[in-house]
Amino acid sequence: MATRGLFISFEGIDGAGKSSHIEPLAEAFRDQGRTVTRTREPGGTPLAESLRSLLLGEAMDPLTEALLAFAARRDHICQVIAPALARGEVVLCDRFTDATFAYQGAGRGFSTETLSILERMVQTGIALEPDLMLEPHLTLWFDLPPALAASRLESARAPDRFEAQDADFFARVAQGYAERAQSAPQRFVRIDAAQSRHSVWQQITQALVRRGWLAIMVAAGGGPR
Ligand SMILES: Nc1ncnc2c1ncn2[C@@H]1O[C@H](COP(=O)(O)OP(=O)(O)OP(=O)(O)O)[C@@H](O)[C@H]1O
Ligand SMILES: Cc1cn([C@H]2C[C@H](O)[C@@H](COP(=O)(O)O)O2)c(=O)[nH]c1=O
Repeated sequence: MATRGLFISFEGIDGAGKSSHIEPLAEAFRDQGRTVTRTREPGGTPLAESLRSLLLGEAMDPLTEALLAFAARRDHICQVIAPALARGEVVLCDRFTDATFAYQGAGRGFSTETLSILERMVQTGIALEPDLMLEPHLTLWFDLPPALAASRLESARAPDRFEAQDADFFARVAQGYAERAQSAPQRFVRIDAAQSRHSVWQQITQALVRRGWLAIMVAAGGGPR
């Protein structure tokens, strides 16, 4: 089994089931002797967590949203993600740049050309390969109809500024994810998140087993309880 750093992001609309599967996957990697850094965006460092509070709590225009998301990401990459990958760890990240394209791009209607420029600026010039743009090796895209995601979230918690958006917003965000997945089919794996927790877990572990990143026995057991 490979021991190089492995960067896996979890993406999808709010309520798609990402967070429920990150710790079980972290456990599966730990069971195989890997060190795991579990983190999230926006967030993952003290500075980026402060920016998260602003993003999720304060009204602002789409350019400000995009700049704050990328500023938080730069700090997160420099302080947490790149060092962990350089140490050979597995980094499991709840959202990354695809979320900016889906929420600020497709959801808010902000220019994807500008987002692409920011993406390149923020994700290059760091760590082991400074000329290359840092990207996840794999993105698990939890694809779920917005109405089902909303019904799952209804009883879960009070909505933040994004979760409080209307159905049209989430339809655009979902479409944004679909387009992003289509543009990078080698990186994205679509998870049918409308299925049971057991089925979702099977889909995730099978994707990792196929790449040789998890042993087959892990796919048979475990998962969220
Ligand atoms: N496969 C599933 N079937 C039914 N309910 C699920 C499933 N997966 C997760 N849930 C439930 O749906 C709710 C949302 O799940 P979770 O918090 O994991 O989503 P999320 O994608 O991380 O959301 P957010 O992005 O808003 O943080 C939770 O109450 C969780 O228990
Ligand atoms: C990274 C990122 C996130 N968002 C939005 C998406 C979610 O609504 C929240 C994060 O909340 P979660 O419970 O941790 O999923 O932030 C965004 O709009 N742009 C981004 O780049």
